[in-house]
Amino acid sequence: MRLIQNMTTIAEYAAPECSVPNRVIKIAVIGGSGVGKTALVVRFLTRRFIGDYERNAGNLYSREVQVDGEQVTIQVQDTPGVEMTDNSINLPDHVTCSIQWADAVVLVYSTTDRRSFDLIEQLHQQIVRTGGASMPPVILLANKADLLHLRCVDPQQGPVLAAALGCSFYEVSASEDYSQVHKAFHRLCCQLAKQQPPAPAPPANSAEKRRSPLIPRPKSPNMQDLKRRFKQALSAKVRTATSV
Ligand SMILES: Nc1nc2c(ncn2[C@@H]2O[C@H](COP(=O)(O)OP(=O)(O)OP(=O)(O)O)[C@@H](O)[C@H]2O)c(=O)[nH]1
Repeated sequence: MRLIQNMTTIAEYAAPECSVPNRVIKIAVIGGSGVGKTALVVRFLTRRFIGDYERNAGNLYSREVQVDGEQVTIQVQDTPGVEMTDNSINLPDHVTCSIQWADAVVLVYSTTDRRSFDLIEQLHQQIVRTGGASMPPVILLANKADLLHLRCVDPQQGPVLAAALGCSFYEVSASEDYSQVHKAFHRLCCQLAKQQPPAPAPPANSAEKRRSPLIPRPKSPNMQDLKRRFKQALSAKVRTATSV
């Protein structure tokens, strides 16, 4: 629990409040239990791999990153592991809500867990059903590539499944290889940033805009103005005096 709290703090610290809102990219990470969802999210956002995590109840992480030269806020929703029972999946409400909320979905299985691989097709169907016409982009990650001796999903099976589902595929290791994890998430962020319109530009001078009343404030007279008015008044007085 302590670890999770610390990491949430890191995430909150990494996304301070800012007067000009960034563009926000929302990603949901979904997959079977123990496939390394939390490890991948934390690795991407903090570069660190921490071996032991609490069973995940669904933490939201947030961080500001540069995507194609633009500062964007990435929100990553880690979700509870999905279980398979009697060939059907038991999808927690949290997972369904996360799919609805997300701009993109990262599907994860572990190369050491055949059941987690078998889940992927059904999870993808669920995304298609939930997304409807606005189906979010999906990428497929095969995690724990470092555990070669425990592998039980063939290296070719991941790319074949990804091609059938129409999504990009990455074989990664949250524990051993930051660069591949970063590449997968970063490419997805770039794809989303291209699809979404940029955040509206702030007014040229927002403080001035806030101050400006409905009726324009009269300009304060400058010295030349005052002299001119003084001369006008003086000559009017002289005219009145000579005419009396
Ligand atoms: N060797 C190795 N272990 C990993 C890797 N990724 C995660 N693990 C380990 O796998 C275990 C489960 O990782 P988590 O990140 O908690 O997995 P999860 O999918 O979030 O788990 P749930 O929240 O229970 O569904 C932990 O002991 C991690 O240290 C990896 O790439 N390689």
